[in-house]
Amino acid sequence: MEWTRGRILGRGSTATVCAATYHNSNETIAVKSAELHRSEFLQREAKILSSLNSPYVIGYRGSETKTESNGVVTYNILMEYAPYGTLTEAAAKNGGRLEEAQVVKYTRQILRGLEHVHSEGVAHCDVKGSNVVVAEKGEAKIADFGCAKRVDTELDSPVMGTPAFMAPEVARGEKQGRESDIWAVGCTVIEMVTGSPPWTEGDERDDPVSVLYRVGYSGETPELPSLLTEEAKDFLEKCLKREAEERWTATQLLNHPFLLTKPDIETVFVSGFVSSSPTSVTDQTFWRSVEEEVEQEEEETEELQEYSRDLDRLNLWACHLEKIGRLRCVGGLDGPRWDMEGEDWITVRVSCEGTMISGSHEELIIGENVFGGL
Ligand SMILES: Nc1ncnc2c1ncn2[C@@H]1O[C@H](COP(=O)(O)OP(=O)(O)OP(=O)(O)O)[C@@H](O)[C@H]1O
Repeated sequence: MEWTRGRILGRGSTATVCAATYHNSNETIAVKSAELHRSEFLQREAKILSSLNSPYVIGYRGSETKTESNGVVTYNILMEYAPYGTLTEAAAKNGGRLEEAQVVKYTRQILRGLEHVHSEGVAHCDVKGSNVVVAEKGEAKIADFGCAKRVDTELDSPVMGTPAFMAPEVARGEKQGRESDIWAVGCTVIEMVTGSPPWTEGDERDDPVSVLYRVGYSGETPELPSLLTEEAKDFLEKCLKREAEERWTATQLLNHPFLLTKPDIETVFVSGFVSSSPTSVTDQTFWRSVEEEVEQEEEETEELQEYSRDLDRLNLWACHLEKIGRLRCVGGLDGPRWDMEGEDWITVRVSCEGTMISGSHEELIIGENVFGGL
């Protein structure tokens, strides 16, 4: 079906997500795009997303390649449009954290989504507030299956995800499966309740390697927010067991008193949080074209590469790389690229003696036994 691309909704390490409009129906959809030659992960994501069907997983509408007006060939995943942003944004707009009733409702919906994903033999591998979007009726839907894997056939593939949400076995580069998603649900609840993921207080906020080391080897579990009820704390303890096998499943957690005893609330959207759902995305006053975006990206990349030469941070990161061991690459950029967009850790893709790291401060792909040399 013909569609026209509209404004950018979000930009991640591997792709850009735009709103778009179907010509025939005028329906708004979301389109996740990457240049075709860099779309390996997006194509994997399309394959996995197309096999899922749950009210709590973002809806798949197809995928296709397209030649843009500037001649660039893109690979695109067409998805259901979620007009109310991510849970991380929802917390930020609500003064940094969500009310307990909202946390309960969203947690229930995330777990229903995961129950389905897990029953299909898939692990999401990057559950966090910024990968859960709020859809038309205010319901939470799991999105961004860019790190997802089939647990039966891909158990030994490199671990991926976001350090602050990684389970101990993932941080150690050992394995990543359904149980690791459950740990990440616990971290996401902490994020919704406090406004920040665990392990990100103090200096560690800027140091994903320290976070990985602490998660993987310290024997600690994340600090539970003191304001939580005993029921909520007990729920988190069931998610945050250091031994993967001891963690509860999504189905068991859905029957935990923390979620069972409270009715679903109507979503109350905080003023300014509800972005109006556009009827047409072709209003160019608000919607920037892809060409403009690509140009801007190229400019930013050049500027940032220039800037990075002046920074000693590359050396610092190289030290971390030595510490952390072998890190794998996706994306294949030719040199270092610093992305200063995020407010927290720095996105880095850097070549280091034949091994590369990609993704971001937030998202890493890690080879086996990352701390093996320590
Ligand atoms: N279906 C959707 N409807 C509305 N907005 C969306 C949708 N999917 C994604 N987004 C927005 O786009 C952002 C980036 O999407 P996504 O996380 O899938 O991309 P990514 O490249 O994998 O990002 P990252 O590297 O951060 O994981 C999201 O954080 C969200 O703000």
